[in-house]
Amino acid sequence: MALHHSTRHAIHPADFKGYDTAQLREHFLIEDLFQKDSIQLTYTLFDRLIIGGVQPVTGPVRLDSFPTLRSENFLDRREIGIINISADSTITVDGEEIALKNKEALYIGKGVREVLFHPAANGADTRFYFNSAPAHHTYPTRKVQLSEAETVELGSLETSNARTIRKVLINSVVETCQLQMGITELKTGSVWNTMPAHTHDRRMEAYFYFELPQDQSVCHFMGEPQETRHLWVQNQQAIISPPWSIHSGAGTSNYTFIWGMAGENLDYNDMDKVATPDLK
Ligand SMILES: O=C[C@H](O)[C@@H](O)CC(=O)C(=O)O
Ligand SMILES: [Zn+2]
Repeated sequence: MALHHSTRHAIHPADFKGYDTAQLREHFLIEDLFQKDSIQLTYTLFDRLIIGGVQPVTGPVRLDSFPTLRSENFLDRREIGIINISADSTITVDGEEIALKNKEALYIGKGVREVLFHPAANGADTRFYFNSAPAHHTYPTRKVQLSEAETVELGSLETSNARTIRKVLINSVVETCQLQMGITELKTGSVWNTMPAHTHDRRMEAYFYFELPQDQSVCHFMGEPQETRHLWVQNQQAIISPPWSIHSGAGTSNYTFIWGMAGENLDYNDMDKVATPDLK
């Protein structure tokens, strides 16, 4: 079993201002989330969120602990939200097999000892994306289907931001300690996510871009609203967004992304919106 991990430190916005392209990418872009038969994860010091990808191919991949956690099992002091971004597959949680279709989510609470990710039965490409945050209470493990998500339609084709936001792991649907996760799908011809942009000083956020057609990219904007920078993001890459940063992107086509948050509250609507003409 292979688990590759790295740590990203929390960055002060005054430092961020001086970063060049390479530094921005080193600190905020996660390029390599999927490797055959392994877990690739990034431990960020922003709210200690773990951002990871799993690609089981020849057999099940186990969610093992790793030295940074200093815990026997990965979930001894954590909760995790997992979304299947590929073929229908299964995850075993302490011996119980749970089937997950494409875009279905699984919340697993603190204290579970063994999580196994299985390759799809028909040999199809299997990939899971996950976020994990520290937890101090055990909430039950629960699968959430897309139809159970709190769904809102936002934006319009005229402003190139017509999109469907599915709040999947949200406190009206499932109980969690810190985690919130959802899937936002851009309509054909729409390219802007999260515009008007916002910050939420009480929570950090991670964006994972996928379903981006070949040869297309997303230009992701981050930074304090009056001091923004951009990063070019490719399919199946993620961005770490500090609490002080906007997080908004424009694609060269439409695409889908998974957002995940951890921090001070579970109030999705706790956002400080920035009027678009005020961005700099
Ligand atoms: O804090 C919430 C997150 O940034 C996302 O839910 C926003 C989003 O999906 C969108 O507007 O496209
Ligand atoms: Zn946000």
